[in-house]
Amino acid sequence: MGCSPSALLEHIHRDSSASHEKVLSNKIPSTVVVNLQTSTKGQSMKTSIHKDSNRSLLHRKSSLALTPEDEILEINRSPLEGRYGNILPPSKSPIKVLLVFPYSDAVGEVFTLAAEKLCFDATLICTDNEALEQFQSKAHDLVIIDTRSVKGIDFGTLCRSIRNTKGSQHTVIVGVVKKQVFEKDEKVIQGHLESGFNRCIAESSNLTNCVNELTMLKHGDIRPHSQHATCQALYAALDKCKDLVVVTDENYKFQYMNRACEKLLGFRQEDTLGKTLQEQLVSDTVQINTMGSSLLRAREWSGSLTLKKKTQDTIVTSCKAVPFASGGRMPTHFVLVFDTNFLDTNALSQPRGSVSSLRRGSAEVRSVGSDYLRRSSLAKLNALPLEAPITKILTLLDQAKDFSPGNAQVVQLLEKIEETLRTSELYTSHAKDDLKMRTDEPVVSDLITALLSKAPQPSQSSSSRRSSNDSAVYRPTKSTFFRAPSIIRDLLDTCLSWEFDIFRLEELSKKRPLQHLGMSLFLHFDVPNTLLCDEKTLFNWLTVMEANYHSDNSYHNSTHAADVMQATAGFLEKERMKSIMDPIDEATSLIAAATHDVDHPGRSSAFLSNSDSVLAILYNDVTVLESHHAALTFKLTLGDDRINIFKNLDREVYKIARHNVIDMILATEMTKHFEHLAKFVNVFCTRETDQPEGEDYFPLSLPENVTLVKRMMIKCSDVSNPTRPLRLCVEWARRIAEEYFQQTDEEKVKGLPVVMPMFDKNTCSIPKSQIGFVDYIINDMFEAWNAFIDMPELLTHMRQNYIRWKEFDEQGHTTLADIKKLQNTVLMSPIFPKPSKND
Ligand SMILES: Nc1ncnc2c1ncn2[C@@H]1O[C@@H]2COP(=O)(O)O[C@H]2[C@H]1O
Repeated sequence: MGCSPSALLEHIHRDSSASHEKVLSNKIPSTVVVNLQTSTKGQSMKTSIHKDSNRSLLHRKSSLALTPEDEILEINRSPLEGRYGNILPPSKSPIKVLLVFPYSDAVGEVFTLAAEKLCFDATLICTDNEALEQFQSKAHDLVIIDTRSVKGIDFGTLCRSIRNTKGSQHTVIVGVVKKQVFEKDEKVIQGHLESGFNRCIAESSNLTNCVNELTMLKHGDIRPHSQHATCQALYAALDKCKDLVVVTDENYKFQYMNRACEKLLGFRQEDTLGKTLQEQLVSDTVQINTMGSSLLRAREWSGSLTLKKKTQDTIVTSCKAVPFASGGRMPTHFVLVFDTNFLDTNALSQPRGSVSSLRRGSAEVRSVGSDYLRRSSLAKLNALPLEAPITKILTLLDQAKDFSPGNAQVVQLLEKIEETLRTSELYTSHAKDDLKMRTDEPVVSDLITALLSKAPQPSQSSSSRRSSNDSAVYRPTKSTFFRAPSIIRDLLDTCLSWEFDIFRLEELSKKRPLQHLGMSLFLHFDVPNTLLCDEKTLFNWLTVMEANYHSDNSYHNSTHAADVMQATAGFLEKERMKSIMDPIDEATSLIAAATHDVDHPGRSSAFLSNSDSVLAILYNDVTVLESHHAALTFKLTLGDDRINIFKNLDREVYKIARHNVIDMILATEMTKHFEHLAKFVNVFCTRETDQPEGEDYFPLSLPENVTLVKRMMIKCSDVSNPTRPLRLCVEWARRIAEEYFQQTDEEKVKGLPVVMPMFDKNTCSIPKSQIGFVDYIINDMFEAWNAFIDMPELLTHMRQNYIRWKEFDEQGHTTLADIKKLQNTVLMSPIFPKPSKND
């Protein structure tokens, strides 16, 4: 059975009282220290009884074996204070007590004296109006009302009035009754309780009696009330925080869910109480079992969990689960904190791997020194929401290693299995290896290899890998053939900057950015030498490729191709890339980037399939567009000697080049996004925490790993627009939205299924679409990529843009017209000022 938040609070309160007798310290070996410490309003009443330790052991009644703690007894009456000292009420302020006695007599006097003796802040009042006024201004912790006579004050009404005052639930109200009433009349006591009194005490004019009564009230009533108040403050904090927080009992039944959780998942707390995590929230059983095995061993667990929303949609989150034992050693509660894995803006200020380092949505954006960010990102990436079966298997193997620490052989075997599973082309390479082992017959080997390989596997040349200390600065290489106008040349001098203004190039080149930028980059990366190809052929090739982009597409035109090529060039300049990419890798990466969307119709593959297009029929609805881009690239290139940039290549090198280009273009297919990301993260981002500083732990040079890097590189280049400076980012978002809207319009006109109904020009919020795009696709991908390539500026722009999209959304700038208006006002300033005539 679940319980309500207040029931849970009661539970916590009961537990904290029950565990008062907690042994805390063993620092003073020869004394027994009994520490009676209260936390309520910080009243610290510490009574230290020092005894000879041998004597105290003699007095020990228990038959239990002695523990080291038996030697020193420091009994802390406030275990919560011990742990959460800062969140309890300020330690200096005394307990405020209101004494309401209509007549002055010995009983009222000794209560006042007793309160003073205990250093309470006492106020003595004789009328009910004054009492109420006092209470309303001071909100006392304790109110003692003389109820011995009905003549003096209407104590029932007074008590109810106090109870009607806001905040009085944390006040203890006590009625002083006549001794004989206390001893003989249950009904009077009952009536008092119904009026809102917490308890009654018998009149007494004995000072010790009164001191004892007040002391007991302090420990038994006031203190729990103030703990309760602190718990309420904690609930308020939980309800304000952005992480999703869930508390369950030891059977994973919900006990509490915070507002962020309710809001994101669409449940109300009441709907979930008493149901289990699996029933209500988490859909992946394997993960929940893994989590359970850690929690039951009282270990914290971090990992990814897929949460079900009320709408039955799912979202993937990273979760930190913490066991909590309210008594005894076994966990009684589990606290789950989910991060929906968006923005990691606090990464620098938080300890590595902490839940708070996974926080999203802070208003603060840091431009960061990369290393710490890279490392904390890696910690996060290990908990990425990547649910490939291989990820699960690797996690399970890790746990199996945990279970068999004493058995080196088992651990070694498990590590070998992990190593094998981490390779990207699982089936292909294993089959080949096995085959080599079992057969000497080349014909059988060829046959099986051909059958198992998805495409002809070229032999990889490794001879031409370069040293890694090349300059990252753009080296304008003089062309013997091509000379652009000076204004374009000036702009192209900045073409390796992440802030490069591609739209300015589009404008200056009269929509021929690919030709100009492509030529500059080919020269910078020495492509003519690599391909043994003259500049004229390269220039012709760029011209033809550019001509095969549809200039009337608002997004998928040659400016997008140039943009992707520019991003790829920026990545190729990074040290880590230089150390693994050979000249053919570089040249083919640039070629793939330039052609990756050639002849894009401005409609998605789904649209082409739905409309029975020639391309969808040709490619059987599978990877339609990307297959077309790759095929057309080669059809055009090989179809005319004047543009055949591969014509001088040796056949084997050509096969490598062709394989690279096709593989990279096909990797841009978004339906395989998580597969590519998972493979990349599995190989490059899973071992960081175990690895000694500075060691290169992944075998980068393995051809299959270089392939993973190249795929990730073109994918990141393809969708890099949210990580560009704001002005560029907004323009790309406008363009893609416009293209999506046109597709929706056409689908409606032609009566086709509407692939993205939300992209309706009349209703769509462009900022929201961008926020979602970053949340679900871009953020994790670029964190992983930055962890590898070390370009923190990508994340800085992404986070700044994200915050601006949120602002635009909140300010109601949602439609195409709104965005255009913003572009003509607040977003006017160019990234690079237009060069003046003197330049
Ligand atoms: N800023 C963006 N907002 C929404 N979708 C985008 C954005 N940038 C790229 N995309 C999508 O990501 C896809 C990547 O592959 P394509 O270029 O074929 O098509 C692209 C768009 O559909």
